Amino acid sequence: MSLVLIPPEVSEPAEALWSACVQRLALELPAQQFNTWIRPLAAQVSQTADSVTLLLPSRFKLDCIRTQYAARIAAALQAVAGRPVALELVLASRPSARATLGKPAPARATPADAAADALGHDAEAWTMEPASSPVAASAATAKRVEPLHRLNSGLTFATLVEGTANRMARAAAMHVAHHPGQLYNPLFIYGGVGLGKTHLMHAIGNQLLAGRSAAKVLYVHAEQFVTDVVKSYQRKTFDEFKARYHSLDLLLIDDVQFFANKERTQEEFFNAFEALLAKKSHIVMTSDTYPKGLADIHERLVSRFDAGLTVAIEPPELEMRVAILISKAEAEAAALPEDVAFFVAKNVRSNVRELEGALRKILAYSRFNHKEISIALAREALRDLLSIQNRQISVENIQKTVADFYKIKVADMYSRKRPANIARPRQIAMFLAKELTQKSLPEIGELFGGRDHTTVLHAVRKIAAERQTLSELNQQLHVLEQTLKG
Ligand SMILES: Nc1ncnc2c1ncn2[C@@H]1O[C@H](COP(=O)(O)OP(=O)(O)OP(=O)(O)O)[C@@H](O)[C@H]1O
Repeated sequence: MSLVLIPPEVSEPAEALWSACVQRLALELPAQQFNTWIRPLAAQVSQTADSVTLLLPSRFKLDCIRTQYAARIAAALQAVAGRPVALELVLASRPSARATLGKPAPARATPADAAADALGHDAEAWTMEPASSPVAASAATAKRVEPLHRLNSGLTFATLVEGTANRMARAAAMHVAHHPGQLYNPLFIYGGVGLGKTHLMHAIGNQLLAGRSAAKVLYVHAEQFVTDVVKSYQRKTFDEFKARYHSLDLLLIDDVQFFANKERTQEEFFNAFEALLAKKSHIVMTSDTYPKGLADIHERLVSRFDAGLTVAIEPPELEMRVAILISKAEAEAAALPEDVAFFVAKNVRSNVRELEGALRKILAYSRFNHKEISIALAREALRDLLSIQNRQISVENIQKTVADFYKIKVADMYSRKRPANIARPRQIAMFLAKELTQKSLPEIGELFGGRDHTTVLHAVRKIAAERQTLSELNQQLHVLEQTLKG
């Protein structure tokens, strides 16, 4: 668990803010990245919970967090707080570093420092004011939130690139935005991390408001909904809660998988859901999985989630990734040659958020070096990222490592055999494939001899649960994870 330095007088919400942020990141990031970069972070949360300071032990770590994760952490903080939260990074070992903010920048020794200058930051202390920092520009502006409906006006259909991966979801979303309360109610959008689910939701809200400015629209992250339920419960203000949620014309609720195991929240959401549908208001939800794949959510809710239209957003295909890069570069008033866009798109395949990060690095690198953007420059700017990609763990590698460890044949990973000495290592390999790769459940099932995604889901849940209680299994998993991560 991360070290959270909370002064005694700091209020409970302040304390909860960072741990909720960490929990969110644990779900969003691959375990390897989370354990390496996020878990060890030491954070100080302001008393009013409107700013978070991360204390980094070295300049290297500060640079890495700033370039790779700061925008993401800021977004997670905002999502859990339901409002912008300032993020500051300081070198813990050099308390005076914070004082350098706002002063003339010292001479820079390394390209990282200079690139930091190009971005407008100090490498020793760095602040990301909510939606005001010039840094991580698209992430920061993308996260601006307006008070009532909490919509980000920058996330529209116009800024969402269309491709095969999101065509159906986009068409359904467009329909809802123009004819709310009619077809596809509720609209349930699911897909992996950073594929544009939140963007699409905001686009629906913005589009509806563009035509009907008086419409009551609310975008809310599921965790915020949970917080609202808890507050209403503590303060006995359920009437206010109901007045707020049940009167909406459009409720956009992000990441409903966070309702898992939260009984009271599920009950209140059920009530809100029924009330909104009864008055022909529209509900749009997102999740990391399709309704029946949701764990620990009541069947009566799951069946309602599935009662309108359920659409997936897939990872973007190559041409779509290229189009996204070019459109994001244009938004930054930068010209990205097509061959460079193809080079980046071929190498950054996981999700759009990572594509945005890669683009930001290239633009900063080009500005700092006063060089035209070329493939050579992109290769240089993305050196670290590309080497990580090359070391990425494959499902085949996992299957071989697990088979060797438990002394079974690799072919048994795909076979239909079911004796325990084979079935169990196979389940362990499925669990590791979900944990250590970006593959979806159906993709993993396919790689294990064409098994159904529910078989994979069952294995993942079973091994994750048993790991908590069986120390021998936990130890074996630990060894396997270390072997695979090299
Ligand atoms: N098709 C697209 N065109 C343009 N930008 C996109 C597209 N898809 C995603 N993005 C951008 O990628 C970033 C991540 O998208 P978003 O936050 O909507 O993902 P998400 O699916 O909600 O992820 P998470 O599950 O992590 O919340 C955002 O900045 C978004 O604007």
